[in-house]
Amino acid sequence: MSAHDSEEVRRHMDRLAADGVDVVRVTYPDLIGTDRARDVLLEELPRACEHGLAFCRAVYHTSPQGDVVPVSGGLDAGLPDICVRPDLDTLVPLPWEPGVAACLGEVVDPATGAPAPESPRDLLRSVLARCAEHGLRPVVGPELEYFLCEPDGSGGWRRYAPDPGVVYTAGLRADPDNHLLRTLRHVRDLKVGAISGNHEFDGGQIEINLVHSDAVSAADRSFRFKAAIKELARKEGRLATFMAKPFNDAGGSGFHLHLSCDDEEGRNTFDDPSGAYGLSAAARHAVAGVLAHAPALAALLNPTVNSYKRFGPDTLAPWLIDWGLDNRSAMVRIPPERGSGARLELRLGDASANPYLAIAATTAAALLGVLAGEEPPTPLEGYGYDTARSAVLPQTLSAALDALEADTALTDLLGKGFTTSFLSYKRDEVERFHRHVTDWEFTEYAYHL
Ligand SMILES: NC(=O)CC[C@H](N)C(=O)O
Repeated sequence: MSAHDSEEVRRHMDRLAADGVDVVRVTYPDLIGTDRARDVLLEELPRACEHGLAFCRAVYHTSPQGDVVPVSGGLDAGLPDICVRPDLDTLVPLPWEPGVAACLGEVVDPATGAPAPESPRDLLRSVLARCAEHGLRPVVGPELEYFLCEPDGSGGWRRYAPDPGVVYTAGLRADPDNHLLRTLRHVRDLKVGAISGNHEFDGGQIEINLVHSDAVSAADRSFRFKAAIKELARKEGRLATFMAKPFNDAGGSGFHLHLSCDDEEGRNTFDDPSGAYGLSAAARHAVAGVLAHAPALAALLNPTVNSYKRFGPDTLAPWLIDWGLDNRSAMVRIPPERGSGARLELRLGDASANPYLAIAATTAAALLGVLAGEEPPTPLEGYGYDTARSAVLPQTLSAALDALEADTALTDLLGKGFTTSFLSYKRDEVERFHRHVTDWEFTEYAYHL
């Protein structure tokens, strides 16, 4: 079962022991991108590598009730096991937890050892294999925003340092406790490719940029980054959230993805000084693919009922399905760099997306665009929220899930097993949301009706 032979495991163990590590945290992303994990004593690592770690095959939502949500082959099959195999090539000491090293886990079917259909890492690999068949090697640069919250003194959470006018600042004005400096140094030591960090548009909102790389590494690093940020905030008695739109009086948090494709020699295939807009045909076709599949992409890049509250005119989050040259109001922005930096920036995703699914879906849509060979419409100029010009993105998760189900070209690339599980989990979420009576309803109706 182990991808590592016993000698390799022994070598890793010797190195870990020499570094004072006695526990290995094996973490895997579930379908919705939550980090599920088990702490394994170092002496038990050979057994974990040989047999894998058993988890029950289900997706849990993270409400206070912590209910199990049915996914096909999960609850309906009596909650059988999935098996999680440590990937020792991803081992890294946890900078803030002496004696603990962390690695990622591969989710496999215990009977066959084959990737489980809801393993987001394998789903991404399978899309990348299809890209490789066409000579494309996606390069991805992730940007994640989050809100930091602190206890409000009455059991809830309020935004940390909610002062206005802090966008693009660093330092004590917006961060009286130096959270960002501390966090940046820790995530650097976690080796997730952090570059820089700053305060974002809203008080308490922070962005940390990660370096670009091949798509699996970009997804691994985004996933580990999110888990680290949440853990580090907990260490400070705070809550970091990657929820799309946590506050009514603030904007949302994006997960912008920069995408280009290298050829087999490592040259950026999106650059062409003689092409329209200085972009190659492949780049323009990729833009057309992302636009064509945008309603279905929303289901994976904006995967919660809350995600759709981030969209809107005048928000810096997109609202319409369009593209523009260095235009931040467009869903697809082409940054001004060309040459090796030629790329598209998809601004659709919000920070709640599972990075593996978001990157898999985006590269799949770009590949479909390259295969279809269509040109995008003329790019947007100026104000990007004019509904007379472009179609509006889905306005609810339910509409996006329907668009995903209808987009068979995309779901063929993502796989049937995954699509069925994802739709069933997410439709259950929509259903739970519709049944839930909110504070807004009480305020709106209870006094007058
Ligand atoms: N700096 C920015 O571009 C803001 C992005 C915005 N917060 C979003 O949700 O996408």
